[in-house]
Amino acid sequence: KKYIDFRALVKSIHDHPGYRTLLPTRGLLAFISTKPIRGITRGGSNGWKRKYQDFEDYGTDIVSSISVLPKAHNIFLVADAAAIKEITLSRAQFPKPVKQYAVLTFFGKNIVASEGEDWKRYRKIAAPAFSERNNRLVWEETVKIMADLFENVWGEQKAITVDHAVDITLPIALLVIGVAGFGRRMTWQEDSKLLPDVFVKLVTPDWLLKLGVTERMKRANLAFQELEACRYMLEMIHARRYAEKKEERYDLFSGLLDASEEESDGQAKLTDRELLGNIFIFLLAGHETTAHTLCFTFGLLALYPEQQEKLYQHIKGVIPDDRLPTYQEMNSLSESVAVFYETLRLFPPVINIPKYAAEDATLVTTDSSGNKVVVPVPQGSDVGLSVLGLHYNPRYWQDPYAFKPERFQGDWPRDAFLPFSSGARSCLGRRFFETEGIAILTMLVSRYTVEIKPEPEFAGESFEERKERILRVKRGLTLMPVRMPLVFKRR
Ligand code: HEM
Repeated sequence: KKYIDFRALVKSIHDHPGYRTLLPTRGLLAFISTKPIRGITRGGSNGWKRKYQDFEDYGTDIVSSISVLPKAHNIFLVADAAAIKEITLSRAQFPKPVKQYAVLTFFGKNIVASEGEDWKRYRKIAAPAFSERNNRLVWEETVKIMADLFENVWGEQKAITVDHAVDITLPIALLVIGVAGFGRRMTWQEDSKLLPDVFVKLVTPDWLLKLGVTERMKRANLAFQELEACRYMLEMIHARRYAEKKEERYDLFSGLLDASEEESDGQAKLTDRELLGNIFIFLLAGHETTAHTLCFTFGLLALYPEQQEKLYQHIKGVIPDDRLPTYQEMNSLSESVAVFYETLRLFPPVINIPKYAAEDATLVTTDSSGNKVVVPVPQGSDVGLSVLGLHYNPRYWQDPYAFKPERFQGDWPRDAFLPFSSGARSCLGRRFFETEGIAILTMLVSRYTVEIKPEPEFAGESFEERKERILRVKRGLTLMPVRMPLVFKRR
């Protein structure tokens, strides 16, 4: 029976090239081996290592992966820019498989983990919160946070050495989302005192990683922390909603509350639980992705001092004196944007974006000889937008493994750049991140150089070895650096 189902599935996709394995690509069985074993498994957590390799091997930018157990199943992996555009523009035809996001819903339903009417309502309420006024707030508060770091934390020190740069980037991102996301201004000295400890702990990647593996068990253990954080957030909602004097506020939380209070048909647009779910998801989405991207950026600049110098000279060209950069100057800081985009191309926090075919469809790609290939996508097929495959696809990016921020100056293949997804379900916080990131990078690089921390045990390594060590990644909810030992030296 299994064999017949498998043959039928192969036939239904016209035997489109790709993996044919006994074991599935998701779930525990997928992790029996990290490497592919012909006919048995595609290899769990193999995506980072293979990048564009599967597409290269099978000679097509859409690869199928059919497995037999526990039941015949197919997933299409897509690294073709035009096909990805088609998929992300057809939200109804290729929706999100929300089941895969269940882990993100325990605080309440939210914009990231929903589809259909619920998602439409969340997006309509959430989108206005990411306003121009909010962006300006992000910029101004980020500049203050960085100035506070330099003056009151790093002070007179000539060099600041860290064993892992996330020890700096996670708190920066938390302080920014605290004030521009929740209207809670914190300083470096008091940082987590204003947010309860559990709340800070909740946004650490380890928690979600573990939760993902043994969901039910961890849920029970987390019940207490969840309650604490829930209580805290509900208090925040209550306090803000019933505050006597309503001030003008432009943080995301206030934006969400305002939009949600406009009643339609006598009903609040978001229940308290939905507010909670969405607030939590902003915190999660805005914290880890940002901190890890910043960390990779610093690591790359430390590895490529000539790129760092180029960035420094560009910043000095825009802001020649020691004053703080203004929001208006952000648009002139194109070199900072190029450095971030190149970092996000090489290390996209989300390496695969899942969709599925809600109805029978076809996708078009080309084979390695440039011939057009029409791929039948039967209803129910899983479709994975391979962000890594796309970002390392030599068809769009020359010398794809090299760090070359200059490729983002001038004309570049926009459809082949997917770190924030695209179409209706693209990242709402993209501008939030870019504003925050540019402010941080500009402030830091204009005052400090970033270098790799010298460690005697690695004294004899070659550049390639060092690069591999510094840029090692692990996968949690998003892609993260394993250990990035850096030194920030005052210029
Ligand atoms: C480097 C930074 C970031 C990256 C790479 C990133 C990436 C992404 C990606 C790939 C998605 C689509 C996920 C999917 O389809 O499953 C997404 C969605 C989303 N992101 Fe981000 N994100 C970043 C920063 C932020 C920030 C700072 C916020 C908020 C403060 C944010 C809020 C959101 C929201 C609300 C969605 C859901 C949009 C929807 O489904 O309608 N993101 N992000």
